[in-house]
Amino acid sequence: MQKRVIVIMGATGVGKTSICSYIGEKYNIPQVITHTTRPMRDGEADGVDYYFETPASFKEKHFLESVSYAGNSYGSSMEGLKKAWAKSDLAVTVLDTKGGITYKEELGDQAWLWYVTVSDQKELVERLHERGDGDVAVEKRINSAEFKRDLKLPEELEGNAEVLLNDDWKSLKAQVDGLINQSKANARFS
Ligand SMILES: Nc1ncnc2c1ncn2[C@@H]1O[C@H](COP(=O)(O)OP(=O)(O)OP(=O)(O)O)[C@@H](O)[C@H]1O
Ligand SMILES: Nc1nc2c(ncn2[C@@H]2O[C@H](COP(=O)(O)O)[C@@H](O)[C@H]2O)c(=O)[nH]1
Repeated sequence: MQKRVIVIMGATGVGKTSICSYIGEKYNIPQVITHTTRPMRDGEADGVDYYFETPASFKEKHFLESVSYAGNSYGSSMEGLKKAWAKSDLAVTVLDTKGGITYKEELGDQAWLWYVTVSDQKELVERLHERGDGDVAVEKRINSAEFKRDLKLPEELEGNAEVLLNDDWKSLKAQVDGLINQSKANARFS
């Protein structure tokens, strides 16, 4: 079977990480762990949620792509992707839309793009506060150019991405289950 990676994108707070955990637990799909210089949040662990880097250690890595997001650096490597593919033909990662565009260019059909959205953007700020993000961090993030950009699927990805609506967790899970089960059925008949 062709190896593929689900690339989950969308604005901050739409639920990308929650979806990644859900499909990891329910379908045993391994997560590609990426690298960041941002401070760890409560409950996060190094090597599990991210490889947490200093600016100096970040610079030493060889990335497939790297971006700046709300003042911090993020990067993903081919090595990380291959590690996940060694466990399963289908892996999952969480990227901003700029990273999604690079994955599409570099990996073609091996990048299965999922773009997550909500009907009411005000909901996102509430979710960040509920997650425990401090006021300063939330303000910085929602005022960033990257946040505003990721509120919309980029033109380059139009027609190339699955669009999921996460207004309600139960309905979101049904959309995710539908996509995964359809992909399993396609794999059986290919
Ligand atoms: N449908 C939903 N209804 C209510 N809360 C939700 C829903 N989906 C996710 N959440 C909650 O919203 C918060 C943000 O979710 P999550 O961390 O998955 O978002 P994210 O897109 O990964 O954000 P970021 O890009 O900032 O890391 C979490 O506390 C999560 O539990
Ligand atoms: N292009 C990349 N984007 C990445 C990578 N790792 C995470 N991300 C995205 O950054 C923002 C902020 O993440 P957060 O954990 O601080 O909320 C979010 O959109 C992630 O999807 C990466 O390696 N490359």
